[in-house]
Amino acid sequence: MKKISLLGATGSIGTQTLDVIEHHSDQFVLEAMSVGRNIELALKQIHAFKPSLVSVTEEEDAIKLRNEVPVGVKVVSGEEGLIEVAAHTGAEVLVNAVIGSVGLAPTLQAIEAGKTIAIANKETLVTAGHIVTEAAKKHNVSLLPVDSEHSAIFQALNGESLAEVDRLILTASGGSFRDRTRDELRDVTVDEALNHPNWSMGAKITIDSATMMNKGLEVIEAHWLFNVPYDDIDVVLHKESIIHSMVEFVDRSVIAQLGTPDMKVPIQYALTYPNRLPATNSERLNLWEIGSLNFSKLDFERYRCMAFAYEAGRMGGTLPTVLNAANEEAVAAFLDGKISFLEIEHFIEQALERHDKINQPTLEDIKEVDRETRMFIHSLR
Ligand SMILES: NC(=O)C1=CN([C@@H]2O[C@H](COP(=O)(O)OP(=O)(O)OC[C@H]3O[C@@H](n4cnc5c(N)ncnc54)[C@H](OP(=O)(O)O)[C@@H]3O)[C@@H](O)[C@H]2O)C=CC1
Ligand SMILES: CC(=O)[C@@H](O)[C@H](O)COP(=O)(O)O
Ligand SMILES: [Mn+2]
Repeated sequence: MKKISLLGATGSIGTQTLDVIEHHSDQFVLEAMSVGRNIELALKQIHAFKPSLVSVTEEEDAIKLRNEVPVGVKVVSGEEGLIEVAAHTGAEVLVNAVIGSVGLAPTLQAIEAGKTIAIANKETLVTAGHIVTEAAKKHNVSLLPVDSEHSAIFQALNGESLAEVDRLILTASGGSFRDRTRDELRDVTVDEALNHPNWSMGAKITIDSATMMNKGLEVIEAHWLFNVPYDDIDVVLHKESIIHSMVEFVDRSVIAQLGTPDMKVPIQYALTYPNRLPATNSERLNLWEIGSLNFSKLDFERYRCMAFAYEAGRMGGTLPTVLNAANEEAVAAFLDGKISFLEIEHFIEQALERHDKINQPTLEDIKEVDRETRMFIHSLR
């Protein structure tokens, strides 16, 4: 039995992780989980999976939950609670499916505790990639990708030598506004932005897909996970999301990983690696039904967040932290109806331009820059 801790159990990745655990209940057991504020769903999950430790964001929710959980379930709260779940002694693998850079501290604690990390929470790698990867190396801990593109690359690299990789090619669906010009983005609504063509995901990442910041964050995530320079990471528009990403080797051979758009596949692979198990109700890929796959070049003028992300990644230091924190706050403001869609990238650009970069930032520097950037974006709203 593989014992699992799960951060973000009530989210899109979290619930699909529980589907995988349930489907393979002879292989996996949930030891600890965290949720944000969805206490109703959390309670159902606690009854179904019987973890011994549960964390919620607010202590007031913890107080309510303590009266309703079965005897023996410990309920904790706040950042300390997230950390307790992540580093839970009973678990060997942490699935980090929380949203945002709030995932950083628990990830570092789990690494120090020697857990294998199945990482969906890309913001953690973007905001502090050098710290997370150094800690993983120091503690001899594996960072297994859950993000579909990175899982594809990880699978394509299986048995290969990194020295023979020429470039990584990430695929991008183009998101909900891929058929619109920039002029047509001026008055788009939140509901339109949340209508992703291929994937059903949480709200924040769906908006990131629409601005293309998701792909920008993924370029930085790939840089840290696979130790590949930014010049050797390309992105191609591929509207079907069937090829999840590719690796081109020095001999010009390209290995791609394909499948129906279903996150249960990469989630399960991260849990079973280096082996595989039968699918958790994932559909077979029928290429004859799809007929054709399309590819086109990405226009950096149309998708300005891509340009910001490459620039921030290449410049390094605290710029990726600013990129991520500004994006998190601007997307939250858009979802709240406080700013327009195009203001998201406008705000991020301003945050990047005003920032005085710190090279080789410490964890304290990152926390401070993250906090300060969020305050700046608040002041613009
Ligand atoms: N969804 C997908 O298909 C994919 C997602 N990812 C990445 O996976 C991560 C999770 O995404 P997704 O599942 O879509 O997100 P969701 O918004 O669906 O879920 C987020 C989870 O985190 C919890 N949460 C939110 N804020 C906090 C907080 N401040 N403290 C503690 N917990 C919190 C939520 O709790 P609650 O709802 O109870 O408030 C929920 O359980 C992201 O980093 C995303 O980029 C990567 C590839 C694909
Ligand atoms: C499922 C997944 O991994 C998402 O990150 C997905 O990639 C979003 O799609 P696009 O960002 O390509 O629109
Ligand atoms: Mn992805």
